[in-house]
Amino acid sequence: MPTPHIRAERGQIADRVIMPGDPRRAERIATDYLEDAELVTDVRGILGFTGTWEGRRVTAMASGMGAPSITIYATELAREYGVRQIVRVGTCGGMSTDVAVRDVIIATGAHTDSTMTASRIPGVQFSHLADFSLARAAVEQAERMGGDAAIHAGAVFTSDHFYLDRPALTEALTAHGTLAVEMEAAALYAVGAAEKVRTLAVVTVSDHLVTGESMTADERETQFDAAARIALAL
Ligand SMILES: O=P(O)(O)O[C@H]1O[C@H](CO)[C@@H](O)[C@H]1O
Ligand SMILES: O=c1cc[nH]c(=O)[nH]1
Repeated sequence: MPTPHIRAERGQIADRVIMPGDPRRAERIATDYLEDAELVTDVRGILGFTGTWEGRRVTAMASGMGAPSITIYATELAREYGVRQIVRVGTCGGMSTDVAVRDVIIATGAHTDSTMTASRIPGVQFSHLADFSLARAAVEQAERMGGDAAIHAGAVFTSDHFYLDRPALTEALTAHGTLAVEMEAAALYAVGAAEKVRTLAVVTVSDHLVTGESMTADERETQFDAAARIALAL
């Protein structure tokens, strides 16, 4: 097995990867969108499938939840499998009242309370940025697609916490333009910078910290069509 966490042989993973947090969403992307999808890894239940989308080879593989988990998978994909592009397709909690449940956010940057980047470059407040050409292409693709989902481009907050109520932090971050909270984008962007991989997160708002609006667990698994179609087109 080439890595401790990925069972695929070299060559079984495409050079571009669509990466949801949830393994069942990876499976759904493979089933609903990819042609000739083949399961290439299932270590620890983190499923990865390789197939084609509109004639181009692509792998849909889960990241698990949180900065450490996506850092492991993204690093191994870059170093051991030659992956050059990773697009996270995730869910997030709306923070700004400019966004609503079911909206899609193209995360051009990610603030974080995770210490993972701080320990890469001690003493520096690193800027976690999406690859510019990918972000631009994602916005253009969203404009071409049209459709019902409102699309936003801007900063998200990558948190180590799912269950920690911090209304003052939410208020301060939204006052500084932050749209939503999720748990992986900043770590993915740090791997992108370190490993010279193009990275982007396209996240669907599944619940809202301020309005209290929320999707059901089933909707969280299924309501990501716009984000998936944007990511697959890149
Ligand atoms: O739906 P995914 O992609 O897992 O993303 C969000 O959902 C998880 C928390 O429920 C975290 O991973 C967060 O980033
Ligand atoms: O990380 C996440 C994802 C969805 N909703 C949240 O509040 N946080």
